[in-house]
Parts: sequence; C-alpha cells; structure tokens
Amino acid sequence: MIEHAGFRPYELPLRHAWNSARGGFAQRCGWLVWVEADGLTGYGDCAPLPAAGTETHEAAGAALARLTASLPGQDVATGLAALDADGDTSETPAARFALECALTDLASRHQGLSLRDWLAPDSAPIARISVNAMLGPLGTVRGEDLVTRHAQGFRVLKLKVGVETPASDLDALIALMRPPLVGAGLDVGLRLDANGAWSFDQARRLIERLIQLRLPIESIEEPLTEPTPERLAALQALAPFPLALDESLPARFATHDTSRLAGTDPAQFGVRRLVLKPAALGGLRRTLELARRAQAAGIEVVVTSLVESAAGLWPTAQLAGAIASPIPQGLATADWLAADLGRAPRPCAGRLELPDRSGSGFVPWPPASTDSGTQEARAVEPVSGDDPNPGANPSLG
Ligand SMILES: O=C(O)CCC(=O)C1=CC=C[C@@H](O)[C@@H]1C(=O)O
Ligand SMILES: [Mg+2]
Repeated sequence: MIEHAGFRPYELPLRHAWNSARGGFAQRCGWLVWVEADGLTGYGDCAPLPAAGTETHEAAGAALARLTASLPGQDVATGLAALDADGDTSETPAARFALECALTDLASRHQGLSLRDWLAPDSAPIARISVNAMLGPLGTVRGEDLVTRHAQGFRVLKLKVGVETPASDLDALIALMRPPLVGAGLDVGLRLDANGAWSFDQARRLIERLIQLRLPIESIEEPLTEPTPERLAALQALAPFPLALDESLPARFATHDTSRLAGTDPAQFGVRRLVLKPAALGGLRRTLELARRAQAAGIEVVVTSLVESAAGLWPTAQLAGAIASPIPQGLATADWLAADLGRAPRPCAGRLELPDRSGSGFVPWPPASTDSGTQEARAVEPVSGDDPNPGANPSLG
C-alpha cells in the first residue's frame, strides 16, 4: 500500500552550456519524485524540456501535485493502472514519465527484479549498453576531441549541427576529419543532430556533399524544419545512412496518448531510425511498445536522455536494456552535469553497465543536515577525468 508520494525541486548546473539549433540551457531544473510503500521507495525524475517535446515547467509542476496527491492509499499496481487511465496526462509527458518511473522502480524493487527485467519479462534484456559520446556543437569540437573519445572506447560521436549555416557546417566537418590527425583511419561514425534546422533543399545539398566527400556519417537526426513523411522519405532515399526523427515524434504521432500510439504504424514515418526520449513520450512502457513496433517494422531505435539527473538517467538506461537495440544509445550525458542527485550511470569503454540489483539503480545521496526544501545536489567529477566538451565556450552559460 502506498503510504506517501512527493516531489522536491532541484537545480543542476552544467559544466558547459548545452547548445543546439533549438536553443540551449546552462542548467537543468526539475523535481525528484518518490513513492513509498511497504518500507521501500521508488524514484523518478521530472525535468521538462519543451524544445525536446515536453510540457513547460509550470505545467509539469501542476501535474506532479495532482498525480502525487492521488496515490496514497492505493497499491502500486492500482497506481500504475490509474496513471494509464488518466487521459489528462497526455499533455504532461515529463510528469507522467516521472510518476511511472517511481511506481515501476517500486514495483520492480518489491519483486526483486531489475527494472529492465520487470519491463521486459518475456524478452532478453541486456545489461551492457553501447552508447555514443555527445561532444556538443560542431563549431566547438576539435580533431583532438574525436581522437580522445575514440581512445575512450566510443565508436559513434554525436555532434550538433545546424547552429551555423550548412556551408559552415560542411567546412567544419571537412576540417575536423582532415588527415593526419583524424583522417580515414579513425574508426568512428559521426551522428549529426540538426534539430530541425534545414529546408529540404539545404538538407538535400548537404547530404549530397557528405556522400561525395565520403565522410563517415553514421546518421542525421531531425534534418528538416518541416519534417513531413514525404520529404523525409525523399531525403532518406538519397542518404545511404539512417535519418532519424526525435523531437518531432511526440507531437506528430500523438504518442502521449497510448490509445493513438497503438494505431501508429512506424513504417509511415519515412525514416530508418527513431530517437526515443521516454520523458518526452510520456513513459517507459509506452516507449517500449513504440520501440517494439518500430523494430518489427525494420526501423532502428535509439533511446536517449533529456540530460536529466541520475534519477531519470537510470530508468531511461534500464529501458534501453529492455529494448536491447544493437546500435549505440544516447545515454552518455551524466558528465555534462556538474552536480547530481546520486551516482549516475557513466560509460566505460563506450558502454554502460547496468547492475543486477532490483529497481532502476538510482539511490539518492543521503540528506544533508539542513532542510532547504530543495533536493540535495552534490558536485560530481567526470569519472574519466575528461570534460564532455572541453572545446565548448563557457561564456554561453
Ligand atoms: O543523444 C545523446 O547522445 C544525448 C541526448 C541529446 O543529444 C539530446 C537531449 C536533449 C535535448 C537535445 O538537444 C538532444 C537531442 O536532440 O537529441
Ligand atoms: Mg536529437
């Protein structure tokens, strides 16, 4: 029986401002959410990011107040069923994700299962997840950074493009991959994320040049400002690498609404890959369902974080373990944060290792002696000793 459910605000500074064609941020603000039942506590993270397809901070806060107030007195299964039946959460995916994480963390702890095993009991979840490194905007990255990331074990390196013009991006990519430092010998693929920066003609011309130059492009996320399925399919027919949908997915396919998700055919999207952010899609289980439908249709999936706290990164990584996509996932974001709410999953040799213990893996730092009403955040050092984006301009923050 649930005795208590609550949420406390947090603010986590970044080491460097995050920048993209959709704007950026220098800190992540959200709430640690928890639910207590029978001596155990489950945790979730609500960190809205409207540019990635979530609700606003205000809407998320109001939804958390309503949802947590309704839980005490219910058992965990009933709380999850009530969340599923709650149509009002369709406009507040980050709040819904947070509550679902807390309830499923609790349910899996009660059953002594890791969250990935609880989510996917009939399949074969994986505990080692290959991840991409996230280097930041192309203009801030140097050839040495690619070499360093390669030496750390990453084989897919993600760069933000579309912050500058397509012509400058192309020049910067050519300069970045110039021998002898990088050259053809470095075994890495570049995952470019345009965050909707380009017109169809800009994207087509750029893709044609990338092909001519034989640059090692692994994929491009959200190339188009107006990503209609027809335009995307035309571009995808041209590109030898996958194009991916990301932030345009929640709104376009109304995946906040489970009933509409069930009627969605991923083959109609026009692209070879979907980037799935469970906090923008409204939860772990519906993202798992969408991933399965996509994989059955031959579409690749990549689970990524919202650059949120360890309380959100752990369940998102567990979801990736349940989905078991064979390509690198977008979960190496913990080192972007200068402080966190608990120990975060961090890659070693380009992989995250998920623990076998029950639940999501998140454990908050023990409370400090003073009660400020704000969740305690502690400064953290990057585990590898490497800054995620040493070339980034700190003045952006
Ligand atoms: O995919 C990754 O490696 C990390 C996550 C990531 O890139 C993003 C998270 C949140 C906001 C976005 O700017 C960005 C994305 O668009 O994919
Ligand atoms: Mg993206």
